Amino acid sequence: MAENQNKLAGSGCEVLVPTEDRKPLHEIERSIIKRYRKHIWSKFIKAIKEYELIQSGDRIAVAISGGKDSLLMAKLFQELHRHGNGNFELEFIAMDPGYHPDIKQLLIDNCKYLNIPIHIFESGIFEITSRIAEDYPCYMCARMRRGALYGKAQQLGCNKLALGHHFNDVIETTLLNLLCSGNFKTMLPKLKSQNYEGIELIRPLYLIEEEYIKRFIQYSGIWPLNCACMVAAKKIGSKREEIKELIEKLKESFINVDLSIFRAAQNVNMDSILGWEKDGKKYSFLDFYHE
Ligand SMILES: Nc1ncnc2c1ncn2[C@@H]1O[C@H](COP(=O)(O)OP(=O)(O)OP(=O)(O)O)[C@@H](O)[C@H]1O
Repeated sequence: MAENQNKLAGSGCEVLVPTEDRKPLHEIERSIIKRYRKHIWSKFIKAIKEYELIQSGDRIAVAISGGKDSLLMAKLFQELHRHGNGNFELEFIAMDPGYHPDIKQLLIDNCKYLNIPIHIFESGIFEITSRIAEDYPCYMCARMRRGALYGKAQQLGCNKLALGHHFNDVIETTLLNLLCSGNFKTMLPKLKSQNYEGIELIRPLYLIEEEYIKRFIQYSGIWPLNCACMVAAKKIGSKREEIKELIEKLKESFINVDLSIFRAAQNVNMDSILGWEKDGKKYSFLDFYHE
């Protein structure tokens, strides 16, 4: 199994392997609210409250790629439904972009074991991106994937689409934009879709550090899908991976540097910036200088 997994992962991907035998489901579920209460469960609840991610009557499509983040997200939602105020409904959706059959089977088996009732639907995205976007497959794939997920959520009558982006994704995006695109833009905990009316995207793992997601998965003994990309994984070195390494290096010299990057997006001082963009319109500090 381990050898097979490694063959299927792209060479640029970090491969997460469990360190323990697969635990019974009830132990995995219990660990979320006991063993990982502080670093996972409480952070999940905090993000939901702080950013008002769930309202009574919501019908939430939880997007499952089969990777570590979205598997945890599914279990967190189920636990919340069970232990908290269950005044919302859940649908679990998994888009098959053209996975290798072994990868797809792993996704199905994991969800079955974890009691996550998924709707799998085909999109053919790998084939399309490799044919029409040979030079920029990741950009194209990400856009098409988002569209496919919104479409499915809408079809199932959902008003929210939950994605498994976590704290490290957020700070890496902030730094990636700053260092590579020359702008200051972070990933938000929720946003309204421009193209799919009535659907909001939510990111309930926003405050959870990746390190604890890895620990949870390793403890559970689940083999997540690591890198199921069949198009770009072996061709493109990821800038995001470099940023991840850079943050790790910075941590050696700057205490809480990850938190500082996160907080920078909460503490933007509008009196000390040169220019900004709002609703597609650009502004300069000079526009307001003589007011
Ligand atoms: N094929 C898919 N089907 C359903 N949801 C998906 C799919 N691919 C990605 N997603 C959703 O988008 C989120 C971000 O995707 P990305 O590829 O960046 O994943 P990731 O950071 O590797 O997370 P994960 O560990 O969940 O795969 C995922 O956590 C999941 O919620």
